[in-house]
Amino acid sequence: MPEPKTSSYLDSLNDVQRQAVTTIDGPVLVVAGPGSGKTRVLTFRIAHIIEQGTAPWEILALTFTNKAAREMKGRIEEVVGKRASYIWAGTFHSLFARILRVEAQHIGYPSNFTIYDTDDTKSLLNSIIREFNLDPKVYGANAIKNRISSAKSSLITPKLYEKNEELLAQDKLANMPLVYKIYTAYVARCKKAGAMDFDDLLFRLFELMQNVPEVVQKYREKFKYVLVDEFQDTNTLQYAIIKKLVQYPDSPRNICVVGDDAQSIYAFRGATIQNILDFEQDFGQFGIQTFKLEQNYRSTENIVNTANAVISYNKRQIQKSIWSDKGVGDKIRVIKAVDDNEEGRRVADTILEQKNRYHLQNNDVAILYRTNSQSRIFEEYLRRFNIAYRVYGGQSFYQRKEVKDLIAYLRMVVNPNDEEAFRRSINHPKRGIGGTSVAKVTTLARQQNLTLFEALKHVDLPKRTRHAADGYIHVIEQAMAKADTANAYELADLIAKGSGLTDMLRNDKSIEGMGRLENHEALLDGIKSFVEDDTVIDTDTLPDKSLATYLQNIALLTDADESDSTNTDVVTLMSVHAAKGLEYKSIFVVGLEEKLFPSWMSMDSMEGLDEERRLFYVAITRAELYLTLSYANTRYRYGKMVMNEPSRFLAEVPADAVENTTGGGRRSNDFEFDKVARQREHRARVTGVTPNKRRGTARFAAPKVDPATFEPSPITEVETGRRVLHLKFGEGKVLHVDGGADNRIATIHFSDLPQPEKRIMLKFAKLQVLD
Ligand SMILES: Nc1ncnc2c1ncn2[C@@H]1O[C@H](COP(=O)(O)OP(=O)(O)OP(=O)(O)O)[C@@H](O)[C@H]1O
Ligand SMILES: [Mg+2]
Repeated sequence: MPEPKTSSYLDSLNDVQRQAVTTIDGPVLVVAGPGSGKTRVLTFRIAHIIEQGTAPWEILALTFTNKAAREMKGRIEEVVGKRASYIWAGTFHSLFARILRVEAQHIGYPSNFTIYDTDDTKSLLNSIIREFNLDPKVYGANAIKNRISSAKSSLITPKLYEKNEELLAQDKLANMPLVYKIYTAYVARCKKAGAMDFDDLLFRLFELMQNVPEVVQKYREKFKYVLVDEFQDTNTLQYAIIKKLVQYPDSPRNICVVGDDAQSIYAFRGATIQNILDFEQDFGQFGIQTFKLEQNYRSTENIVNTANAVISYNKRQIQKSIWSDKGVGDKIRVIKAVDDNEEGRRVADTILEQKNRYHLQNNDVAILYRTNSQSRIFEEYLRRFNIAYRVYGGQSFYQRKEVKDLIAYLRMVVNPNDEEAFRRSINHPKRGIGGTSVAKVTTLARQQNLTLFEALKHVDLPKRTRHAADGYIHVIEQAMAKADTANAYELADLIAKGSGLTDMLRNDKSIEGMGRLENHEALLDGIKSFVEDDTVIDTDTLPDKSLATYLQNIALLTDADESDSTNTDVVTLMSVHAAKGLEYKSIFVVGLEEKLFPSWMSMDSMEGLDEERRLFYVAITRAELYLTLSYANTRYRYGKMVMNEPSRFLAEVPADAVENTTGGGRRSNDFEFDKVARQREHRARVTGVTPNKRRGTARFAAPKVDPATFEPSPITEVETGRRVLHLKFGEGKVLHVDGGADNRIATIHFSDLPQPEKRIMLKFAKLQVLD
């Protein structure tokens, strides 16, 4: 007789995991280190809940990316079958947007509200700053966006902001005393435009639950089980909504959160480690059950021990022990490069070597960096070495200009009040409705309290401009008239042609123009496949192929959702932030230099450094078998050559876990603690004063040349035996010179380099002759 399904999935768990999976009633907390199976527990727990008779749509599972939710559903499907697709699983933002679509009218929003992305928000803020006649150099849109965002995350409305002495004082100090006015105008304008920004999706939902009891009641009854992955990164507002949903503190329902305080990496967005402690406290009175998972199933001992050692430098953490029985494994490799070019080349080289030696596929490998701009150099060498790769984040598809241009029109069709979409589309393609006309429209709109689209219909314009305006209005309204019956693709196709966008791109025969046309068509293809996709979303909403639903889906894609690289064999390049929760056989953590990782922005506070260290911890714990760390002595940043000291985190990697390479010029004890630096850091912890400059570990001495004072003069000749100073390689001695008059090449011995002899073309050389 075949084994019942139920036992087979429970058999693939260890004892504690199984308990966490089967304890489905009441509040449950799982705090455990990376790779210990937290996500696995959550997944099987949902399967178990369904097996025990709960309907899938009564389960709310909040994950870090939509992709993670899809993978989870896939796994659950193996146990419970197709029903799994009815689970409410996704990111906070996407699930809350779904609820808001249904309930928007309670808070004065249309159900077809637009979601403003970061660009829209900044563009709107800039128009408000201009309208208030404020100096955009003082009132930077970015800074204001961040202030508004953190106000919303702390439930501070414009009214409260205006009365909040502390915030007002901060704004004064930053020379921006009128932030509250901008905030007030911003909120009013978003509402008028029927638009919500990312923070609103949380803020408005909270507001809704606070003010409309029958709505909160409805969802309390609907969601019998609530589960949250990566709980350490939820912010106060998200936690507040969760509490409302589970009817805290009256009769808290079945809530299960899993997380790892040591992996909290979004403090800058308002997530705090405190969450986990709060949860334990808040639900303590309701018989919370806490499970600790200690076995790491992902990584070798070397990697686990390294991770443990690194994180031990952070003081504030929940004590956990974590071990692996996957064997000691390979040692950690460190690549020390002269410059970023060499770093790129050697990483690509090592990937080839690993692929051969360990029979790895491309998709077993990921390169992780601190900032997206670091990807370029690795892309270059991966291309040269013919290794297929994909970059997550950065300039993503939906952020490309031509893609946003078409989307702006589609947004107008769904919500003609959307002012940012209006601004983007009104004169693109160029139809002679320039800045002056738009200013007229804006003025009329403000005077008569109209939306821009309405104002365009009534504003007084010269005849030719009027004609163009009517053409624009016609394209939008023609599509609007069909919006109830036509699907997303039919409308997009109509708009692409009617607006003149397709023709404009077709007429551009330049290479870039062809690329733009390709993207434009790729977007249309994407919409077509959305329309043809026959998977069911949930029982509440029928398969919905409307333009509104399409736009909502793409508005909330996260970096990791976009490129679905699961079925293609590519090396993944992404930021450490985006790598959360993922695992790869081989991981490269690159750019391990002071001011880069840890980032210069976080180096002036202990909290900042601790967060960077947690980020490093997340990075190294993605590795299953092989971990490679790399850094460069010099690199170009913001157009300038800078010299870097090796990251302090390298010194925290235990020496015995590191490969002892020869020829690379380093020994395993290179990473021994720099005692002086460490003492300084210890002192800083005790005194609260952070050293703003830390000398690197002596053995990693970077070249001695300071680019700020280095003044190479072009030279055409140099004699054998001379001592010279090179910007990147430091001091050297000329061995001999050869080549024709125009192409003199010096062979120079640089004693600091692992391979000391370099051939240098004099006319391009960054050299100073010393004596
Ligand atoms: N009992 C087990 N038996 C076999 N494999 C397991 C077991 N538990 C977990 N794993 C595997 O170990 C790996 C790590 O698990 P998982 O991703 O759930 O860890 P996690 O705690 O969520 O990690 P992170 O903190 O990085 O998100 C996965 O490949 C998972 O399938
Ligand atoms: Mg996980």
